[in-house]
Amino acid sequence: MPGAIDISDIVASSGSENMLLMKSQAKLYSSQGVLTGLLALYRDKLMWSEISDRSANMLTIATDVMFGATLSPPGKYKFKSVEAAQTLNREIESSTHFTVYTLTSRENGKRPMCDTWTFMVDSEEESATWLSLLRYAINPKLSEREANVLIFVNPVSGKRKSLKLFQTVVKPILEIGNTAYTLQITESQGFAIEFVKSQDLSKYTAIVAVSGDGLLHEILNGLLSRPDWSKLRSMPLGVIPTGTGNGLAKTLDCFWPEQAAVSIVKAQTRPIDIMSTTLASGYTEYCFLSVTWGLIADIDIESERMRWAGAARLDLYGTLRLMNLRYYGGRLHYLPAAPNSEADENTDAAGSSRTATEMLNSTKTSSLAQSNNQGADMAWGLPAHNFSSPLVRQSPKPLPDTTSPAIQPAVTLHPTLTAGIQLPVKPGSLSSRWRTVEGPFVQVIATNVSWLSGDFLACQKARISDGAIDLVYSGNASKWNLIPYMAAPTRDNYMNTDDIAHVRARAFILEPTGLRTTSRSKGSFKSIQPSPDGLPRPATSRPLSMPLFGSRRFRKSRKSAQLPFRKSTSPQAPVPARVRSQAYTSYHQQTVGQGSSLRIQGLEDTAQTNNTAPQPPAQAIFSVRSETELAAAALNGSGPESSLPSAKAQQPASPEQPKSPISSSSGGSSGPLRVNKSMEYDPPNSMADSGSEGGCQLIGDHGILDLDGEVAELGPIKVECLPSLALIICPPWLNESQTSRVGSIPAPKFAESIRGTLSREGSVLSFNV
Ligand SMILES: Nc1ncnc2c1ncn2[C@@H]1O[C@H](COP(=O)(O)OP(=O)(O)OP(=O)(O)O)[C@@H](O)[C@H]1O
Repeated sequence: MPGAIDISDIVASSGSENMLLMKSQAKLYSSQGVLTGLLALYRDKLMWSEISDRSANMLTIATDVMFGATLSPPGKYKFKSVEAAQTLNREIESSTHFTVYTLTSRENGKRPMCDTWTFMVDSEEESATWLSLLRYAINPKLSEREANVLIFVNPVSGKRKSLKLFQTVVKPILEIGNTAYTLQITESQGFAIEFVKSQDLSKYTAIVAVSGDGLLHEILNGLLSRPDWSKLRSMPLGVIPTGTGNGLAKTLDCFWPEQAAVSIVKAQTRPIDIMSTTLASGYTEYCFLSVTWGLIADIDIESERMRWAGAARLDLYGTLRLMNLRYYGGRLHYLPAAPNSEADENTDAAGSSRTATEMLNSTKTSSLAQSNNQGADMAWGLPAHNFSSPLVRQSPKPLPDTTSPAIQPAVTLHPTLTAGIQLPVKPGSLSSRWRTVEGPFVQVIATNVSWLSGDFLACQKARISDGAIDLVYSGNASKWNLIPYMAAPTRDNYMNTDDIAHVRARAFILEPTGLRTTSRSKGSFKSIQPSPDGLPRPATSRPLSMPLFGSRRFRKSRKSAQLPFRKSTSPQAPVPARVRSQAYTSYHQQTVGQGSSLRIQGLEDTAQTNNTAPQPPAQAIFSVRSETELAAAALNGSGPESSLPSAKAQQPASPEQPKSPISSSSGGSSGPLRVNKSMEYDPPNSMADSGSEGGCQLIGDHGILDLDGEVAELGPIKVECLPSLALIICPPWLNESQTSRVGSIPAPKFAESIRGTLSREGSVLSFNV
């Protein structure tokens, strides 16, 4: 009987890619009409061949691009002939039809296209078998365990369209793809991290963020701060891009929400390296994207005030910053992931220090050798990372020092993972395997991904799971030379030229020392100091006060309103400062509960700039105290400063300290030029009224100041690569072209159903009437 299933065609798993799972005679309903032919499902493709007396049409659909199969009606078709529509309506009443859904990419980054292909077979039983086989072909893992994806939606990402996109694009795809989910709409900044930290996650098969990269960053950090983090390493993480930058999604070729949703249905994963980023205070965060210093960080952070311009803010502000280029003094120490080249190795004495320009010249010839030597880490004697050992350690328990007696592990304030590289506390104690590049720098980009945002290809060679951090830095480049680089769609052409260097590293330390806004060769570096008042100021009004260091994934909410800080008039007692010669900024975040008032105390460094040599500014120390604590302190007669560590509190203030124009008071101090300050934050009434939580940033007692975009901490930043630490959901077509996976049917004339016999010769199927 035509169309009968020969169950022997359903072959059990044989390991063969092209294994034939099922074939039937079937009618295809398309906009051209109803065509009859033979349908065959292989592991990697669905083939349908139509034979009529006039033409033979062939349709091939790769299982990669299929994301669902249903028995439900196919939806609205625009049939060319009334006859075809009538036939369809008649036949569709029976449940012998099924629909296959596909998503195919289009050229030039156009929105991918969703198509439906409806087939009809002879019996209900047969169509049910088709359905289960098609679902198996779409996601073989689905049968192993029912999906239950935890989905966070950040309603304020990007242009605030996440919820709408979820409802209109993502939800239908998940439903068609038979993927169950649990929805959590984030209520505030920090919501996801708290949820992930505290909830039982065993019932979820994956965690997905419908957001930009920032929310995924929260989720990752929440997971890695759990005591059972090692079990959760295999929890797949995904992102459906609805944010501003969407660098990870772009790197994964999932830039459209529908593409990302399809890859979640298909649940295909690959490992991703994570960067562990440790501040001088020991505070550690993990990021999967990039850490930037200088130009790119400036653009990223300072353009926050132009959010109204959407993604164009980066271009607009980028042009502005490029025209007023800043040069940052500092040193970049890095542990190479692979030897640069023989020549480089011979001439580059261990631990030697070279200028950025000299390094640029040497790396020009070495990048090829480097790329050919990927994975040669052990040649440098690095201990292999071992994630099977208990890696969660609490401060201040040190890890054994394996690289140099002089090197001490950083004291951490929260559990730290390490790949086994001991990052020195003092860059002077670097082991011989480290290399140093002397500034000045225009920028340093440390990236794990190729795309930092949808339109910024930072490093084409970067791979998310190669165990290395790609460092791209510009030394003393002029703005004229950087213009073509910044404007180029593919920046790799400029790598290892006189202006842009690229090296691969396992770990690096950035040691900022100063900032110069004048021309690249003239003028000395101004010493770096935190913003005197900790308040955001327009870039034009604070060109020298705040170096900007931004980890794109050390991301706070940009959506919270400008925080209404105000100066306190209460005098503050002097607080000592640890003297450091470096500063950088980064992000940290915490939410202040509804109706609470947060008082922020800080010690600022107001060291005078020196025209001849960089001056070491003092370490900024900040603390957060609740109103209750402050009230208790007031009752006890102790000032707000009394809660600060006693060693710090004993330090007398410098009498020479100049008054900050903004700070409320200045105490005497023997240390270099310090001013205390106090500010208060009252959540806007609207937040308290609405019952939502106000987004206020933490002023941590570990020296990070983050006030709506401005963050300061003094000291070097240390970053190491934790290879293959997490799993990321990625599309199956990641390294392949998704186009031409669906062969289009040439517009046929509406054909009557024709029945015949099928024969097959090699890969050629023929149908004889
Ligand atoms: N309901 C909320 N209100 C305010 N902020 C939120 C809320 N939910 C999440 N956030 C914060 O918003 C921050 C930024 O979000 P997200 O990364 O999704 O968007 P984006 O910044 O526009 O995109 P990208 O990071 O790709 O540039 C996150 O750090 C997160 O903590």
